Amino acid sequence: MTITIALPSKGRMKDDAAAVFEKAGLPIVAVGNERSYRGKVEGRDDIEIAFLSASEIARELGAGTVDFGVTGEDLIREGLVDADRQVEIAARLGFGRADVVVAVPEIWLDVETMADLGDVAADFRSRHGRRLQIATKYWRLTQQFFSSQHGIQLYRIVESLGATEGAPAAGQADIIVDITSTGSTVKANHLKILSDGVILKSEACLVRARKAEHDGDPQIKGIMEAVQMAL
Ligand SMILES: Nc1ncnc2c1ncn2[C@@H]1O[C@H](COP(=O)(O)OP(=O)(O)OP(=O)(O)O)[C@@H](O)[C@H]1O
Ligand SMILES: O=P(O)(O)OC[C@H]1O[C@H](OP(=O)(O)OP(=O)(O)O)[C@H](O)[C@@H]1O
Repeated sequence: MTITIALPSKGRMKDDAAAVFEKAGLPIVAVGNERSYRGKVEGRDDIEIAFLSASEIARELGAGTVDFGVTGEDLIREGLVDADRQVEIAARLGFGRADVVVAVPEIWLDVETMADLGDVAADFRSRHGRRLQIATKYWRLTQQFFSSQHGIQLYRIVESLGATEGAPAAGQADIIVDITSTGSTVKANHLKILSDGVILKSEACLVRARKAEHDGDPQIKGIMEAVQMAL
């Protein structure tokens, strides 16, 4: 069986992902020139590398068109319905660390927790004539966290594909759900993270698509073990 592994073609995870495979004794080489989107593992004709963007990797794992992928857990959980049924997190790779968080304006002095935010959301319509607006690109994670985990139903998601932390100051939303690593963007935009507002602690993972043909396959097992041992 030919095994396809999807690796980031660009962005912040690209070099670290390649380094993990190198350390695992599976050195990646591009097929053709440097800009090529296909690669292989030196000395392993049974493995193909597909270079894709981090969010495409999550989607292809869900579709089962690749066997393994390296991408962020946030993109897996946001991109796939019932992610654990579709994929297995085979290894946490220790880079690309970032938290998906709920942040509100610093001047909301009496809002420190999700319970406080629930009170604000409940009163928002009578006070402001509209629902609380949340800017995010993480629709699924936001809905799960607000509605299922915290019982907050009165809000509206405003899609934001970039500069999300600027949305409250720009009047596009009241609060945000976004990724943070050093916290400096949240701070620079006069926002604060709620004390229980960490939705997910994400990092880059080796992820396996759950496929029946993987069961008992020594190549699949070998790749997972090689990466796990390299960490
Ligand atoms: N400071 C950060 N800001 C944004 N994402 C981060 C940060 N630190 C780590 N990540 C992680 O990096 C991943 C996204 O990587 P990157 O932004 O390089 O992708 P991308 O190439 O822009 O992909 P796509 O085009 O598919 O969005 C996510 O899993 C995210 O959690
Ligand atoms: O907590 P911090 O260290 O400040 O990092 C968080 C910020 O970094 C990312 O944006 P980036 O500028 O990297 O652009 P991107 O959204 O295109 O990835 C992310 O969307 C946040 O805005």
